[in-house]
Amino acid sequence: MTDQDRHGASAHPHDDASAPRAEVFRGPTEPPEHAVAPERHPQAPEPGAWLGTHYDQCFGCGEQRPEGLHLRVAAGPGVSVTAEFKVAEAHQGAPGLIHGGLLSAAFDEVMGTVSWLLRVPAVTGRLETDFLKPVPVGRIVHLRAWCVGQAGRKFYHRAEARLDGPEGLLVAKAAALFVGVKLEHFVTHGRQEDVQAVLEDPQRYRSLRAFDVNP
Ligand SMILES: CCCCCCCCCCCCCCCC(=O)SCCNC(=O)CCNC(=O)[C@H](O)C(C)(C)COP(=O)(O)OP(=O)(O)OC[C@H]1O[C@@H](n2cnc3c(N)ncnc32)[C@H](O)[C@@H]1OP(=O)(O)O
Repeated sequence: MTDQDRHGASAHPHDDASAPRAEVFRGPTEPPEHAVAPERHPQAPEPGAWLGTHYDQCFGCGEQRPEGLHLRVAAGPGVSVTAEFKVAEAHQGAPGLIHGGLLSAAFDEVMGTVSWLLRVPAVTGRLETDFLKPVPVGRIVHLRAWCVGQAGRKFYHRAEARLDGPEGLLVAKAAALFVGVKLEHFVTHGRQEDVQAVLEDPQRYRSLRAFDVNP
């Protein structure tokens, strides 16, 4: 099966057959056949434990971002996590409805937090979201994310969003490919004043310690 087959790119009526698809779509979010089952790190927090924020300025989980999502993520069984957030005024796209990009951001954050159970720092390479139902302001969005496979540095994640709780209406689902990186990724690419502020503050340094790595 080619990448083109997997994405169904050739089936799209507006598709440009001469476009360099391989450059646009670098790979699917389906684990390849040689992928292995992800392994929960032996020192991963117990199921039910709150994972805390990895950075107080993070839009997804940071406590210092008034307009952020303030996601509180808990470890789940296996290589999974759960989280909730309340859709706020600042999260609107259409009147009274969440902006789709912010729902994708919530998926990004919660799937990113799966890395804490694997103990591998990883960044999003590809993120796909299916928006199934509109999500009104004021409602609680319950998220669940889990890892379905690993192939070398590549981690294949899935996530779903439900209204009001784990058994609520399924409103969106997501698939993502995360790529494991060294901590130097953040130290090298981040704006230096922010990187230094983290490195110099023991409280904000805790996400680095969680990975047991000296940057
Ligand atoms: C002071 C410090 C504090 C730090 C404290 C730590 C805090 C920890 C914070 C976590 C934060 C979480 C927050 C939420 C998660 C984000 O939002 S992360 C932010 C959004 N993502 C990014 O910014 C990533 C930007 N992209 C990149 O940096 C690079 O493209 C990547 C993803 C690291 C890959 O680059 P690379 O390392 O050079 O690796 P590369 O060889 O290109 O790719 C590796 C493999 O992945 C595949 N791949 C890469 N990209 C793609 C793609 N888009 N589609 C398909 N396949 C792909 C490649 O084909 C390749 O496959 P193989 O050839 O091995 O089969």
